[in-house]
Amino acid sequence: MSAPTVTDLRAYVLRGGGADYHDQDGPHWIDDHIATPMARYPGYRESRQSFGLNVLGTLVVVAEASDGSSGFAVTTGGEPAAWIVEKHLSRFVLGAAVTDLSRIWDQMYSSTLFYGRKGLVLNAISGVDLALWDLLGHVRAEPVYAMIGGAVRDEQPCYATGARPDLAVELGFLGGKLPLHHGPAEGADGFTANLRLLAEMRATMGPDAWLAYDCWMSLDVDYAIRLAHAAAEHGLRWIEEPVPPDDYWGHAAIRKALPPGMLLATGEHEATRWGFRLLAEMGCADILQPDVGWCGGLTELLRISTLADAHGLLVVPHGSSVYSYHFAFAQHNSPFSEFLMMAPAADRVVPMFHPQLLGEPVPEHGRLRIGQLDAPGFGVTLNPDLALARPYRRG
Ligand SMILES: C[C@H](O)[C@H](O)[C@@H](O)[C@@H](O)C(=O)O
Ligand SMILES: [Mg+2]
Repeated sequence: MSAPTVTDLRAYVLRGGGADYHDQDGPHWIDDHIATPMARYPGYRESRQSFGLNVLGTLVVVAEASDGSSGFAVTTGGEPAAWIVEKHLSRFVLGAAVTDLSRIWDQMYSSTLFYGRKGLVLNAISGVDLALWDLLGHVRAEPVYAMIGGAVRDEQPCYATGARPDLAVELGFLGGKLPLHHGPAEGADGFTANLRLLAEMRATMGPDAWLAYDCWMSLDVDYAIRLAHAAAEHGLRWIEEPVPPDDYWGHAAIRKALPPGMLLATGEHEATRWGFRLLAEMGCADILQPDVGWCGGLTELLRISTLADAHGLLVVPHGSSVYSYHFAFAQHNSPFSEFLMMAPAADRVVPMFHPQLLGEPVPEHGRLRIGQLDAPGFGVTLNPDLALARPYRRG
């Protein structure tokens, strides 16, 4: 029986929140003096938007099939990613069978090697790949998790990323991951302030809840090791992305020097099985955190996960809401998920990609249930009230 073919592929852009979760208006914990590699320049220390963290916006990819089905996906990438999808990638998708995910992925990746491999090009490839998985789910009337092998558990516990791990625990989450606020350029005072916040949180959360520090590529090896050792008394479960993603050697050195029981998590800015192979083989991490909207999509995330499993590593995808949840429920080595607290004060649960997706499930009492994913594809629809723009057309 021949599968329907892809008849249309369109790329749109959008501003404000959603998949580009850094693009938030007004005061928001996610943009509040967070340690970054740019913080060595005082003028770019207060806000990540000041150095352009929200410059890209959201990419929306819509795919249609000859049987009338349609699918879509959102990720970060904005206009430059939309250009790549329309002008370059669409040729490998149009006319292909909706089942041809591996060949399409290989053609998208291989044809962009001369300017791609990581970053924006992989965001664009991820967007197309996720839209095609959604399309296939609609053609087959099956949720994505079922198409990739089915759920290995009925409930998925979540931890919360945000400024208030203490409130996250009250809401039922495993615990919380704090953004680090001060990097090496802020000296001893910053170091002390980082530890003070951890101590305050631990005091209100009790001894057992998870507490992690997300360093967002901001540290150097020496600072990271000193921070980890000083944080051990506050029960820091893991230290995340302590140095820039290209510094595989730094990650490995930090991991080797961590206090007993503390883990190193990283990978949200890494892409493809080859990038994750380096992290795995060089001993850079205990927890790999690919973002399915950035690492190459679900097709590539499944390969990354198999590789990680063979190295005894957990794969806990970064953010990305439903695109991550369908994957995590189907993987033994993804036993918990991240939930980004997108309320400005991180004090309540709101859908991670609001306002872009309708029907987006959220954890209840800190847990997702498999029944929340029981709808075709990724189980969400694109909010029809969005101001979508299509800046480029293929051809
Ligand atoms: C500051 C935040 O922790 C990051 O921006 C966060 O969104 C990301 O790094 C994460 O791990 O969720
Ligand atoms: Mg992170």
